[in-house]
Amino acid sequence: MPFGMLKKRQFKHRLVRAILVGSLCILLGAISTIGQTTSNLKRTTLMRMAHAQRLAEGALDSANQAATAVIEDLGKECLSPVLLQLRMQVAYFQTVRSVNLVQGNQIYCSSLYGHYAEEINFDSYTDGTLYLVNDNRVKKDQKLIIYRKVVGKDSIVVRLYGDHILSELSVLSIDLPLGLIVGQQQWQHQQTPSTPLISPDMPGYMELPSTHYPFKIVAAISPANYLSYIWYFSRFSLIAWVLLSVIVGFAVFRWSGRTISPEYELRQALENQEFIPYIQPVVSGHLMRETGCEVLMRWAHPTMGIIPPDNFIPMAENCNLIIPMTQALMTQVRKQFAPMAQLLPKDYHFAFNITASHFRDFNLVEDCRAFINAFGDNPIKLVLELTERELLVIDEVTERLVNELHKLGVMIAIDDFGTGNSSLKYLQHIKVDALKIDKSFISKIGIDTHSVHIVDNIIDLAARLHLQTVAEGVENEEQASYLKARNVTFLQGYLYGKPVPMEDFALQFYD
Ligand SMILES: Nc1nc2c(ncn2[C@@H]2O[C@@H]3COP(=O)(O)O[C@H]4[C@@H](O)[C@H](n5cnc6c(=O)[nH]c(N)nc65)O[C@@H]4COP(=O)(O)O[C@H]3[C@H]2O)c(=O)[nH]1
Repeated sequence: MPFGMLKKRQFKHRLVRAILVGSLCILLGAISTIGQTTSNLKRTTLMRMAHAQRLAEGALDSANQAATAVIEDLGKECLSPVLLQLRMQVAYFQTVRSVNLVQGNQIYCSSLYGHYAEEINFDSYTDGTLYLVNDNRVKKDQKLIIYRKVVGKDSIVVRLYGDHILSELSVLSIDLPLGLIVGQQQWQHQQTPSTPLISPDMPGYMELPSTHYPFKIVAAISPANYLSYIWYFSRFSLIAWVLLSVIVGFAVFRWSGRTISPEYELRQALENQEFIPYIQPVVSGHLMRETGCEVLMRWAHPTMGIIPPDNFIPMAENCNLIIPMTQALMTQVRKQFAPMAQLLPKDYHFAFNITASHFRDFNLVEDCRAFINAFGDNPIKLVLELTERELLVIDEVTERLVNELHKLGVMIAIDDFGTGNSSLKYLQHIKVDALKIDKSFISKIGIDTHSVHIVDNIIDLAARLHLQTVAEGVENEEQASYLKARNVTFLQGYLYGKPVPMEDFALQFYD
């Protein structure tokens, strides 16, 4: 069934659409969650760096205060009052390990050793004021930050406990290591020789230089840091997005099922003019030549090819599209044949299938008028075949419409006579011009006497009511002779020609 195939195709489309929308939803969710989380990580890292910077500056401020407090003693002899001053600073500032007075490059007085001489190379000090020491003579592995306050040619050197700053750094380096850089030197918490130094060529490198001292705090957020941060903080919202996407995808699937219903397909097809006429010749039983034709609708589907009417007409009737579809068909036939009216045999007839509901629509009269008028000088006959799929409501409206049609000269035939329940009722109530004997009876001529009796009876009934007869489905000479012998008015069937596309059918009149 084509509608079955259509459904399959639609199912595929719906599935693809739902997957696309669902994926888009996941993508948007992932982008927004990941974007937010990564900017959070950057912001948090910057905040930690700023905190680390304040801590380091705080320690150096202490060193500066200690140095300032002993500035008066610089140049004085390293005796008890001076030493007392130096040692008071060490006692006062928790992070200060020693305070030393320096003349030129020489320490001459130290809070640690008293009067004492040590040469210092200040060239390795960053900006001449700051230096990091990893090992010192007094205690191995003890890290020191050395701060130098320059006073003319002399200076005060304050040594600070580096471990204090490093342990503060460790708290701030929980997920992401921070580094303290002074010149070329770098400290990180729990640094080993194999610990990679944080450098500007690392992905996600960030630095925060101090505005007061020559050091900076650095960090590098690697993709792995981002991933673990996202997993830690945003996994639930990512899962929520996935669930939401599934729901949205499902909703799209359901929704598009409604949009691409068979009715929607038919409407689209009508808009795209996919319903086209096929035409089958009808011959006169008396003259044995073509005196008319029946127009039969086909759906020229863009992917499935030509679809026969039984597969879509019932659906078209159910969703009230059959009327515009029939109008479109009549227009196409009119446009094809009216310009070549002179080529048509005299009194040539065109038969269209009309459903019961169409017999209540007065536009049908106008469509018929337009059709007949279009042929001008060589008038044709228009036959409307009342199909029996829908039940015709016989009331004042139908009767009036049928009268109007008759006034125009339109002939009315009952299609597939004898197969429906109401054929006889129609005969009783509306003025009918012809009966079409269904092919299911014709095919049994010479085979089944019961069916042949029915054929005889229909012919007899038509004769009594002065109605014309059309035998459809005539496939062989035996059937044709039988019908001709009983004066059936018209014969139609594969014996005389199959339905063919309208343009092909029209070609015969140019011969
Ligand atoms: N086996 C056999 N079949 C023959 C022979 N000669 C003609 N036929 C077929 O018999 C059907 C005759 O049309 P129908 O009884 O009006 O029956 C039509 C008609 O009820 C409906 N239909 C077709 N076009 C239209 C239309 O434009 N509007 C409406 N409402 N119904 C239509 O669809 C039905 C089927 O149409 P088709 O498939 O075109 O089938 C056509 C035709 O192709 C033959 O010798 N042997």
